[in-house]
Amino acid sequence: MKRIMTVTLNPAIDKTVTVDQLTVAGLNRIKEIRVDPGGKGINVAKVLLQFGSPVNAWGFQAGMEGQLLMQMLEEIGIPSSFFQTPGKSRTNLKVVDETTKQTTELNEMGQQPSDQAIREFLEAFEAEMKRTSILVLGGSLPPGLPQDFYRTLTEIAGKNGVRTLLDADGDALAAGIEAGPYAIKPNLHELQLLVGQQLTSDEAIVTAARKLLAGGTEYVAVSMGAEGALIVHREGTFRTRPFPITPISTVGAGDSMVAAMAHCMNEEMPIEEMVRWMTAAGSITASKPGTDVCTLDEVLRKLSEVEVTRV
Ligand SMILES: Nc1ncnc2c1ncn2[C@@H]1O[C@H](COP(=O)(O)OP(=O)(O)OP(=O)(O)O)[C@@H](O)[C@H]1O
Ligand SMILES: O=P(O)(O)OC[C@@]1(O)O[C@H](CO)[C@@H](O)[C@@H]1O
Repeated sequence: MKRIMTVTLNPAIDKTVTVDQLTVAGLNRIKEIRVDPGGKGINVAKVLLQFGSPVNAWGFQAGMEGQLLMQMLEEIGIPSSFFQTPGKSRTNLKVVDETTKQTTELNEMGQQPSDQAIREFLEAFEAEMKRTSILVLGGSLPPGLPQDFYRTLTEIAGKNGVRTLLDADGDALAAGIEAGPYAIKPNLHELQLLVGQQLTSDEAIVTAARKLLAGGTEYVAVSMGAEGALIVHREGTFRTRPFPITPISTVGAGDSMVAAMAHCMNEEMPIEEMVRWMTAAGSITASKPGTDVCTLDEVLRKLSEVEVTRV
């Protein structure tokens, strides 16, 4: 079976700190600290490894922080190809407020890749398409990369018969969509920014999402946190609602959803089943600390508790 490639152009060390109650402009004492390898594509790869899907994580890495990231990926057992560039990979700070159960994220801009690293990446990326079935593009672009970089990668994938799942926001998402990625997974906020309007009902969300089903785009999966998701496909729309959880850190919930989508597509599962996996995976990850992710057993046990309706 061909592999799923995840691309994290702007990876991060995720440092998650827990405080009793976050006080802005005050002193906050940290109760717990944990460190995880992060960045959307890396989180997707972590979940795919749990699911037993063949995966290869690609991206850029720099400096001591990049080395640490590579070491963490190796320890977890994720096969990876990260192109080295001068500087240092970023550290993203996630502050979990135990009282409100809310997480505040402070993400660095990231390290600009050198021209040489970009050239090497693109050359190897094109060659790797032969061994790839699905490409997952996730997260922000680091400084210095053109805003249409995801469009470029999606086009290369398309020419090689590889289906692209794009999970980005802002200009990178807008430009990437032009190449017709097979699926996109905006959260509601990202979708609203993309279409330039507030979407206050399921009907409005579905109408906006349907307009994006153009070119090669067959799926628009709109995630809505505790409310679940609307997965819009050419042949029908599915509304999912998760089982109740106690959210611990929602960081990586969206990535788990994308991973489940990639896994189910690679296994050619029916859509009805795929939307269940997506929701269960996201919700289980949201109930775990830091950027820890769902396991296969946990997802299988909860599948039947996801509410799925055809819209
Ligand atoms: N509080 C919650 N309770 C239950 N399920 C949740 C909760 N938060 C997230 N989820 C699950 O995870 C999925 C994705 O969550 P969300 O919409 O927050 O994605 P996201 O904004 O892309 O996340 P992130 O960028 O933090 O990874 C949801 O559709 C839902 O299934
Ligand atoms: O700054 P970006 O690239 O948009 O998002 C990066 C990030 O917040 O996304 C992941 C969760 O989805 C984290 O592991 C990581 O820190």
